[in-house]
Amino acid sequence: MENIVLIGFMGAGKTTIGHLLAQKLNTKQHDFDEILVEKIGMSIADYFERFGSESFREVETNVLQQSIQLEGIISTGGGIVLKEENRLFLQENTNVIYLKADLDELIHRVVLDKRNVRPLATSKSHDEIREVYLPRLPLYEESAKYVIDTTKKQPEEIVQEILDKVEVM
Ligand SMILES: Nc1ncnc2c1ncn2[C@@H]1O[C@H](COP(=O)(O)OP(=O)(O)OP(=O)(O)O)[C@@H](O)[C@H]1O
Ligand SMILES: O=C(O)C1=C[C@@H](O)[C@@H](O)[C@H](O)C1
Ligand SMILES: [Mg+2]
Repeated sequence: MENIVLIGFMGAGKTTIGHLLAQKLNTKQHDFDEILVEKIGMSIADYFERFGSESFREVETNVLQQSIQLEGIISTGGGIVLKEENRLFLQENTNVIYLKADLDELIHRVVLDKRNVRPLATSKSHDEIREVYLPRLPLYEESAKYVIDTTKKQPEEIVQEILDKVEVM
């Protein structure tokens, strides 16, 4: 099976959909944020605070480059498309899926999600989050092979759309 790589903004469902998709396809999910937390030995929020976002992006690029050895479903972090070298890497990967959603819904999902502290979204105003979101839109688009609008869709429906789009066998 070819890998499926999920990209998109915070709250797009990369972790949630990746988990369901891996179950459905009887394969493994690799979540970059989880791999990163293990690698840096602290929470992402703590790392941002102590070492800054630039340093975080370097570790993230490292994880992306090593992911070539992984098999299954890859759930990236929301900022993976910020670096050009990452976008080029993603474009070479055939099954990159951009999970898209309206900003209001993304914010709503992130606000409700108390399990994750996202330094670029938690405790920020809507305007501040919009400033992070808008410049990223073209970057997600250019990095993906397929785009799926997840607004007002249930996770199971999104998984089915992905399976319809991607040749997994
Ligand atoms: N289609 C959906 N409809 C409603 N809620 C959803 C949907 N997809 C995900 N959620 C919820 O939104 C929250 C964020 O989802 P998730 O952690 O999967 O996003 P993510 O894309 O992995 O974000 P991040 O970039 O921060 O890792 C979770 O509480 C999840 O249950
Ligand atoms: O969108 C982002 O820049 C981020 C998203 C999360 O997945 C984490 O990777 C981190 O909180 C940064
Ligand atoms: Mg995630």
